[in-house]
Amino acid sequence: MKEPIIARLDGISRYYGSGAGQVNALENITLSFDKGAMTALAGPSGSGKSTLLHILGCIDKPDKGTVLIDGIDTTPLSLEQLSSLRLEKIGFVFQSFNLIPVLTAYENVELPLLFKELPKQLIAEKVQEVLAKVGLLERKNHYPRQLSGGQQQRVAIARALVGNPSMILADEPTANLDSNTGKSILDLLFSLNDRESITTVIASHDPAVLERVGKVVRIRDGRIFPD
Ligand SMILES: Nc1ncnc2c1ncn2[C@@H]1O[C@H](COP(=O)(O)OP(=O)(O)OP(=O)(O)O)[C@@H](O)[C@H]1O
Repeated sequence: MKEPIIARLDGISRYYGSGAGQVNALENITLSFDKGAMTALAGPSGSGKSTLLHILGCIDKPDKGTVLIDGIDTTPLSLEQLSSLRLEKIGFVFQSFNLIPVLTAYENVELPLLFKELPKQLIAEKVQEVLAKVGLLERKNHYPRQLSGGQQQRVAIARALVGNPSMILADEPTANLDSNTGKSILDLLFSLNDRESITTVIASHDPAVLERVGKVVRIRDGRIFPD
């Protein structure tokens, strides 16, 4: 049986600027993401991968087209409603980890849950559970500067996981890591996808990513490029 679709982009275009300087970052993109699938968005620098990921993750809105997340049409939603939807359904992992330097690993992971009205005890259980999943429970009181790049990315993955998202979107998650560390981060994303069926979309031009994922969507100049 085919898996249900968790997200759908329909006729998406995104333009930056206007007039002669307008950049057509995405042009008429139609794509679906199956529940539980692992998909890579591949393409050279400037092809539109991050823009696509931001639109899929409701960080940005398209100029044309519709975005459906878990059956919800995001077109009429205000920025505030989009932000609640994001909190509820999407976890982000960035190339440069984006941890808050003055917060410990535990506090960085806890942060998204503080926007939800949850009992303190439940928050503590969830944070410890995801830190254990990424193998960093014993480093929970360390600050980002006291952690290696790979460990910081694990904290970022724990932060993305803590709200039980429907999808994890990772923008070049291995680009700032050496190849062994990058492989261990990929192993972690793959095992989460495998064990917990977390739908994962990775923007990357790393061949090590592309050869392992189930589906590669190739983008060039803002358009989907056939294989
Ligand atoms: N805020 C912005 N203002 C103007 N142009 C932008 C903006 N953000 C992106 N662009 C342009 O849109 C196009 C797509 O950019 P995007 O960052 O999505 O590409 P990318 O494939 O993720 O690149 P990279 O791999 O280098 O991160 C590029 O031409 C870029 O210069």
